[in-house]
Amino acid sequence: MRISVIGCGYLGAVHAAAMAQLGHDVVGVDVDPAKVDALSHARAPFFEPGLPELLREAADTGRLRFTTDMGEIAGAQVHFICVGTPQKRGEFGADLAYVDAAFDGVMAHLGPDGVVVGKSTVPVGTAERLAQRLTDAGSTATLVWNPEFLREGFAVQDTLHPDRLVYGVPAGEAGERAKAALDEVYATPLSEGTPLVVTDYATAQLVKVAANSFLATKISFINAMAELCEATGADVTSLADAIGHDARIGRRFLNAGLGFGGGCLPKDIRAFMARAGELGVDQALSFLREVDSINMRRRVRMVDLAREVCDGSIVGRRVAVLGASFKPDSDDVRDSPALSVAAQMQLQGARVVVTDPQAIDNARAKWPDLSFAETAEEAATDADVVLLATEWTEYRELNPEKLATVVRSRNIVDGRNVLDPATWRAAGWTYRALGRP
Ligand SMILES: NC(=O)C1=CN([C@@H]2O[C@H](COP(=O)(O)OP(=O)(O)OC[C@H]3O[C@@H](n4cnc5c(N)ncnc54)[C@H](O)[C@@H]3O)[C@@H](O)[C@H]2O)C=CC1
Ligand SMILES: O=C(O)[C@H]1O[C@H](OP(=O)(O)OP(=O)(O)OC[C@H]2O[C@@H](n3ccc(=O)[nH]c3=O)[C@H](O)[C@@H]2O)[C@H](O)[C@@H](O)[C@@H]1O
Repeated sequence: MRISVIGCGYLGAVHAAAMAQLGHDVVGVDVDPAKVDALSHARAPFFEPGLPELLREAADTGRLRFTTDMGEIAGAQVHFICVGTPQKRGEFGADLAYVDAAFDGVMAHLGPDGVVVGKSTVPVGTAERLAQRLTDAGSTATLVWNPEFLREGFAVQDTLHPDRLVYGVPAGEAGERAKAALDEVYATPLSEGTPLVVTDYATAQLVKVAANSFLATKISFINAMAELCEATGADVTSLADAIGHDARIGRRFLNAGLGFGGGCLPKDIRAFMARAGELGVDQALSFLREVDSINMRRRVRMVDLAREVCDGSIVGRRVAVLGASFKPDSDDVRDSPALSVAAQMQLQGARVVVTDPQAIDNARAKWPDLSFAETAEEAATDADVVLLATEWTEYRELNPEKLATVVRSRNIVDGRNVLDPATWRAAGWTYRALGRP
């Protein structure tokens, strides 16, 4: 099937390559010429495990190409909209300017049997508005809402083998046609038994933000427990293990620490609250305000812990921050808790050096005033305190004896609860963590 993918960022680039891998003929369109140039040469424009291999395989089949020219989508039957929906500056709501621009571009080249597939995460009501635009223009093409649930770091696997597929379709014959087209697109995962939920537009859009709200709530729940653990001397990691054994609760997404960041969970819960307000049901989501506050408090707590181990002041102190990306196995620094902590400490007078295996370039572009080092040892040289902010495997496996030879003072704050306190203390370190004694 001929497919176009509009917007080739963390979602779209992986989606385009995966669709080619599934046997489709794909053109990816992006307004960023540098991204298109990289992708056209089968180079991933960002770090995502497995994507370079997927791009190369797809390039070899000749079924995948990228362009900045929207005109090249003409002739494709299915058009995926994968552009960004960032938080509006100074507001909670989502900025839909990119979705609208992409939709305009698709409409200009849409055939009568075309299917437009929304993948971006949008406020409920957006699909209905876009479908109305098709009707108003006299188009016989159909809109489907097909939210995406991939995780960065696992994006290739999640796209090729999703946990579930959700189609939000209009009622009647148009909806049946659109469903049939998507069934053809996803024939391989469907044949492997991927669960499929076919529903209306509103439900499909809500499924996406509900899922992210639930995940954010789970993280903030355990981080609220971490606050209780800090007040009582209890250990949040044991607590999470113990409650996680209950299958109704489950252990996944109960890792306490610096909390959630990235280009999705924070902005999605805020946009959801904003939309609930517009719909007159803001009380229904008032708990998400608390989820957000608990999350942001962890960043402040991390700075306070660093101050405590530095005898009450970080002014002029050398601080090593291990990690810049919002999570391991990604170079994405959007709303990164690690960089938020680094920037706060720098603003409060500390001399901060940040390191990361993949995200230094992105971090430097966003926070040019911070200093950066290539390795953990380099960042930790002469440090008064080392902060583990993103749990990359190489930081989990750091050797406390070796690191002790480069620091000025053996102080470590484990922002992700991934180090063994006994090992670090045995090597002479003062070990502090978020929610663990
Ligand atoms: N990153 C992720 O893990 C996931 C993201 N999502 C959602 O997918 C959407 C995209 O997110 P990301 O890929 O992370 O964003 P991104 O910022 O990495 O990518 C968006 C891309 O769209 C391009 N673009 C903007 N306007 C365009 C236009 N008019 N025509 C063509 N290209 C255009 C940008 O240049 C950029 O490359 C968001 O709504 C996000 O919430 C959903 C699931 C997972
Ligand atoms: O809508 C999206 O874009 C995506 O958002 C999240 O995926 P992602 O942002 O890639 O990363 P997660 O693995 O969910 O982690 C998000 C943040 O939560 C933090 N986290 C995660 C798990 C945990 O137990 N504790 C915790 O603090 C991570 O460090 C990270 O900062 C969802 O997991 C995806 O299903 C969804 O598609």
